[in-house]
Amino acid sequence: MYVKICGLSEPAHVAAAVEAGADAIGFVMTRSPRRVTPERAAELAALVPAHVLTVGVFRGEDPETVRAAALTSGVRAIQLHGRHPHADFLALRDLGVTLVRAVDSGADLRCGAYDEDLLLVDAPHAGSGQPWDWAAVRGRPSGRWLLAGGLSPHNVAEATAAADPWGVDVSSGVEVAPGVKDPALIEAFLKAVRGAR
Ligand SMILES: O=C(O)c1ccccc1NCC(=O)[C@H](O)[C@H](O)COP(=O)(O)O
Repeated sequence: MYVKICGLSEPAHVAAAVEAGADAIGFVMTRSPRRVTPERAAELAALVPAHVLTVGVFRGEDPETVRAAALTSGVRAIQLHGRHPHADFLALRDLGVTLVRAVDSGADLRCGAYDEDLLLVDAPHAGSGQPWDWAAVRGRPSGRWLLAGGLSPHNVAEATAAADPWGVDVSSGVEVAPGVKDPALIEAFLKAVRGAR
């Protein structure tokens, strides 16, 4: 099971996620309590070994703004929330990074439909920590897709059993306050996922 830990802003928390075995680490570069500047994301990304994917998270920005932030930060993946048009994904293709389309369950759930590499199926309000009806998407997404939205060390096994995703993504569920990660919760989340299958 592929695991992405999102919304990291401190070197110690990046180290904790890498140590715990995360496959991908997200830096939020849009309006959020977890927001980091592209320059800060570059500092954090420099701490991440090559086998862990660094992901820049955006919502609603135009492709040129996303491009500039991705180049400054050096992230190896771009995650677009907010029903970006297909053209936005095509406009970023030449960067050669992994493209992630983040949607709620009402969207087109075919991974690749917008020329993205990964699909992330999230709650209606990204980063809110609100659980939703994960079972409702079981069998609907195709291809490589991550389940997100209200996951935590306590419920991720239940969620993966319900939705049968290729991977999972968490932010609030490994925090002690909005934007403040807890290394022990990050470790507990990875343990809960790896033990879930
Ligand atoms: O995390 C945010 O604040 C955020 C803001 C705007 C767009 C996306 C955001 N997060 C994206 C993520 O990948 C989260 O990990 C995902 O939505 C799950 O969040 P949570 O329910 O808090 O685990």
